[in-house]
Amino acid sequence: MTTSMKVVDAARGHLLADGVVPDRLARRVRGDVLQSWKRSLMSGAELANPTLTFKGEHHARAALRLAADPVLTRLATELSGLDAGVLLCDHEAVVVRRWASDAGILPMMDRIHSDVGFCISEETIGTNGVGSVIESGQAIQISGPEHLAEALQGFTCVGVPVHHPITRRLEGVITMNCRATSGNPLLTPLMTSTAQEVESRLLAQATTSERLLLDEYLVAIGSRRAPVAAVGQDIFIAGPKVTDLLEGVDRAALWEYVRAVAMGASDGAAARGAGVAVESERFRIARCKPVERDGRIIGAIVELEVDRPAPTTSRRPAPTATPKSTSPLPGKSAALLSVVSHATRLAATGVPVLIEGEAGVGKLALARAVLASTDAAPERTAVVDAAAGWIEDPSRFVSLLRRELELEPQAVVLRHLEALTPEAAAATSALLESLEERPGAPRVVATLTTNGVPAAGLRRLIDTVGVGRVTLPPLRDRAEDVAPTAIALLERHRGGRPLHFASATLRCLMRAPWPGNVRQMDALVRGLASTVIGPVIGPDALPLDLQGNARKRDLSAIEELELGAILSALRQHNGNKVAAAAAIGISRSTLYRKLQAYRLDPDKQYF
Ligand SMILES: Nc1ncnc2c1ncn2[C@@H]1O[C@H](COP(=O)(O)OP(=O)(O)OP(=O)(O)O)[C@@H](O)[C@H]1O
Repeated sequence: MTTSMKVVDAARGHLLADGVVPDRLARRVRGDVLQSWKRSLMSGAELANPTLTFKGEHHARAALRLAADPVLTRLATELSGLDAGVLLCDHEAVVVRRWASDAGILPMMDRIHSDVGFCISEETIGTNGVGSVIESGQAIQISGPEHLAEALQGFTCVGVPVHHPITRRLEGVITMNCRATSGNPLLTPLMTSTAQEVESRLLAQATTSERLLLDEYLVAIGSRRAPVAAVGQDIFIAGPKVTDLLEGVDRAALWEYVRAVAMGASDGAAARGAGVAVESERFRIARCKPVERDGRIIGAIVELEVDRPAPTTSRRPAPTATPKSTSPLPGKSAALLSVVSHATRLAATGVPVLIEGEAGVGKLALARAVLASTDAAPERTAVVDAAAGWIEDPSRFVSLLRRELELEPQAVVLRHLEALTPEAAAATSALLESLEERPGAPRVVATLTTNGVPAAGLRRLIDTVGVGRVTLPPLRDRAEDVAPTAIALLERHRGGRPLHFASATLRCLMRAPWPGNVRQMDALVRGLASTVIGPVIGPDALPLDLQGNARKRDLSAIEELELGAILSALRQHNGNKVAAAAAIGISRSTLYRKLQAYRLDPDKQYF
């Protein structure tokens, strides 16, 4: 590491440990990096154990892909052999396409899930060559310890923004990733000219209407002193101040308004009469000059009258120190965060809480997390399970519960209410109701598995324990939570050895339906942790039904069985093909032939 990078590393260490960088060090860290560090910490980026969030695979505007693909394919070819990868990301930091084939860089990028569909925002993983470009609006080169997250230290990332040449809207970010030691100031101009080439292609792709509107806009800003914008059906052209002024105004509503005025409603009041209102106390639309093509209105030049000075702040609101909402369970989907916060709020009020959901979805895990947010100590929390195999007589559940209550727990979790008979449910309900009068009564959280229809006899009990009710949605409805949950489970089962999922594996997991929810995933991950040799779990290690697109053709039921047997024998014999073939009674050459017939590479590990 060079001396200057050692200084940056020391500054980073101070920041992470004490929250501040001493002046003597701060002076030697680039201003854009320091600002990004500050933003990252304020946004609550996960730096210790960051996980990129999978957002899906089709995020970029088609025009950007069309313009960028040939340029970046050529760049990637030119970089081939230099251990560098190129990413095209959309305006929200989601990777749209990746060009990385060199054996040196590819596993490094896979390791941090720098791959298609993953979001590399500053908020997720701190200072980096994608998110920091979006936040600052400028090209940036981040090298080694300038990244806050440990996981990114091995990289130099050079990111440049791509703006639409007509609207000046941020279309996306192009980033080159290489080894930290390969950083070089000359890379930034190289990437800037790459972005310019993409922007030129975007301009060439622009429609005649867009160009016409741009021409009118350029004339308007040259001849008028008032703030102006060009507004069309799918296009909005304005400078940064006007863009700030109109922030929050729905663009579709603005177009409707402009169209109503341009088509004859003589002023804003008439347009409002037509049911469209976009003006605010900050501005009103003073003039609206239609722009026509072949007799058809394609847009308008809008002149604004500003009542109050437009804010002079930067494009984005200043970050606040408010921590983002987090969940004690892995995952950040809106559905999960909302259930967790609702259940936590209910528990804080002291009312009994009923958690419903499919089998294995994590109701008990949520119950424990919710209780952990109260003053109930885990060692003074009783869990009584109506479906426990040893409670052969459901009425025994009530006596067990009574016995637990005599020990004066701080909280009690009643699991699997659906397993109670109507009699046992009625007795449980009476017991819980008698508690309500008692001072120091324990908090009550219950779980109800809703795969089947609950017995009618449960109604009263559900009303008793369900003063507060939440439903934990199945994993298939929370695709965003799949990767974080799988990673958390792997952390639990990997027994301290280095082991992680390849991005392609996480994508397969995301596509799976998970009928058995987290429990099914838990069993799968435990199995993978004990069978996969080497540090990476590739998609081929997954059961066939989860491999998704990794397998090229659909197999018949018999083929599925046969291939399943071969893979399981390979797993049992640590990949030894002779032993695996012997175990299933075929020759080694037959095993090779069969693997090839299933389009699997016999020389790769499939276990
Ligand atoms: N958020 C989570 N993180 C890690 N593991 C989890 C999580 N949620 C559930 N699990 C694991 O998944 C399995 C099922 O979880 P849990 O028992 O909480 O589900 P449940 O909804 O109560 O299931 P059921 O209704 O079938 O009893 C357990 O092995 C648990 O350890």
